[in-house]
Amino acid sequence: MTASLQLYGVQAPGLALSSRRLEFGTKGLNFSVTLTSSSGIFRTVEHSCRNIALRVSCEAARVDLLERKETEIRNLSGTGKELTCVMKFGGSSVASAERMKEIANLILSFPDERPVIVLSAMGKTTNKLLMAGEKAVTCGVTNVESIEELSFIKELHLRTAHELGVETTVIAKHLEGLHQLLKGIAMMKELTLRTRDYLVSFGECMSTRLFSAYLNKIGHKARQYDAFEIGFITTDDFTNADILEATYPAVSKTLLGDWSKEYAVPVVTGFLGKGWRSCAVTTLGRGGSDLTATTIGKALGLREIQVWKDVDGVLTCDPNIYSGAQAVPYLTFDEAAELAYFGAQVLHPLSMRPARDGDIPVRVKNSYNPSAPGTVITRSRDMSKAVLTSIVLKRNVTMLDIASTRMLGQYGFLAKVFTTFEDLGISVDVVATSEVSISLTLDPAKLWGRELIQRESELDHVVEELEKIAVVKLLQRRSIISLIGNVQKSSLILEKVFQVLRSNGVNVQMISQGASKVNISLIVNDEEAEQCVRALHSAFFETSS
Ligand SMILES: Nc1ncnc2c1ncn2[C@@H]1O[C@H](COP(=O)(O)OP(=O)(O)O)[C@@H](O)[C@H]1O
Ligand SMILES: N[C@@H](CC(=O)OP(=O)(O)O)C(=O)O
Repeated sequence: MTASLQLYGVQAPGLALSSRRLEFGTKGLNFSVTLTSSSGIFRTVEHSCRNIALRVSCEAARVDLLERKETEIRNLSGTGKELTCVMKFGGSSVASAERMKEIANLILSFPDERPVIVLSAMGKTTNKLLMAGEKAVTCGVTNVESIEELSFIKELHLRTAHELGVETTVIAKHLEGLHQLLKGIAMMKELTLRTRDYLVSFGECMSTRLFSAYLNKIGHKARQYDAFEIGFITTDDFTNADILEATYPAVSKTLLGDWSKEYAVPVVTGFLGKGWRSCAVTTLGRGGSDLTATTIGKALGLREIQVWKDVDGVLTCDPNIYSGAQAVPYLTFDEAAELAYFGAQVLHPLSMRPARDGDIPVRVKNSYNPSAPGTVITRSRDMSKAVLTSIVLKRNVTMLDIASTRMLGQYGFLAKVFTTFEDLGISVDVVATSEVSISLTLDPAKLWGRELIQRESELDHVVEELEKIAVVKLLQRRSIISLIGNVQKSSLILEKVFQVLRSNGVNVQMISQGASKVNISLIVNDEEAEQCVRALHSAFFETSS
């Protein structure tokens, strides 16, 4: 029997990987891999599993991280040609050829910047791809041609190529691949999460190819990268994967390595990664290109991360709820993270993590209005005058009231409640407790990721489990209103909040001030929530007192 061992190519400079022993045993493939550096054997990794490639690369990458900081970055700095920032453009910023041309001009209008460009899929392409996939499940192989969304995507990308004046060959293979994939889905009559991620990856793969080709056409040398080919290594949680540590050295090595050979603007697909076990394409959750951008910023130790949107920055509330929302000039990473986690669509919930770790400022700007100052997000800011910064709404939340059936003074109740959630893999958002009762909300993103039927039976199961130790009330269609601001001034904030809510006849069902010191959360009924946000906005941002 012959076996081959494929080692994933993100080894550290000066480190070599070699396979020592390779045999099939009762547990699968047994082998040992040795990492050697110029100073001798660094580590021997013994394994007995089916897919080791990425695990080994992680070991190597960790070493790489330490070495890279002193070597590669030092080699490039001082040349006056180092990459300076990340510029991420979302779907609305690259929705058409015209928009892409404007973005190219915008990039060129910053001659002192040498950016890494991160792009999302054009316009609403991701949604259209998902819809096409859903239709393919039931339409039959012979009808795939007539899926409206497939025609739309083909037409949009071909027209964009024509209007940009670039060869359609840059996306022809992807359009054909997309067509074949939809036929495959139609044949199998199923769309797994893994296939869903592969399906949506066509959006970013095509937008970056078109844009990079256009930059080259206008004489600005660019090079396209698929994130899953340059070391964006993630968990295998399809549709909601998380970036693994090994990503940083791997991405840095590829991008800085190529840049040092040729100064071509890197144009990287946002949103995508590669599962460390499956080696399949993964996605980072909707809006995940923001996370791609901050990951690159940290990996390369860049000066600034810019995320270009279709609004003037992070606003005082969702402009779809209240059009009078204003741009917030400064935020801390903690405020921005809380705001994103509690539902402000403007930033991906996890995107602040790499920026905070690398202490790299994030600037949120409007690609439709580049002269607007935008929002600058940094580690700290002057909070002396800050009261409320932004109001965020998360709708359709499930709330549980759990009251212990035991007497006061019983210990271990809270532990039992949280063990139940841990066992069921459900994450909790907002919590308020007394000694014998607890109210909490469940993270809708985690539940929304699952099919409706699975979600409902999961909730039934949660209640069933908790009823073994408590009386449980399941309350649905609730909203979390998060008040992001200076919680040192919580009495002032709450005084005003309750005045406003009382005069609007709204009863708050739960309140929580987390340890983060930047967020107070209120739970109200879904149908009252938008009215509350508008009234609070008016009280905090539109009156002088
Ligand atoms: N607090 C907020 N500040 C700014 N935008 C918000 C806020 N809450 C919701 N949004 C919405 O987020 C949108 C921008 O996010 P998104 O569509 O993901 O941008 P992009 O696709 O450009 O990355 C805005 O158009 C706005 O409608
Ligand atoms: N295209 C993906 C990823 C993304 O980040 O998009 P946007 O930057 O347009 O939010 C999505 O729609 O989720």
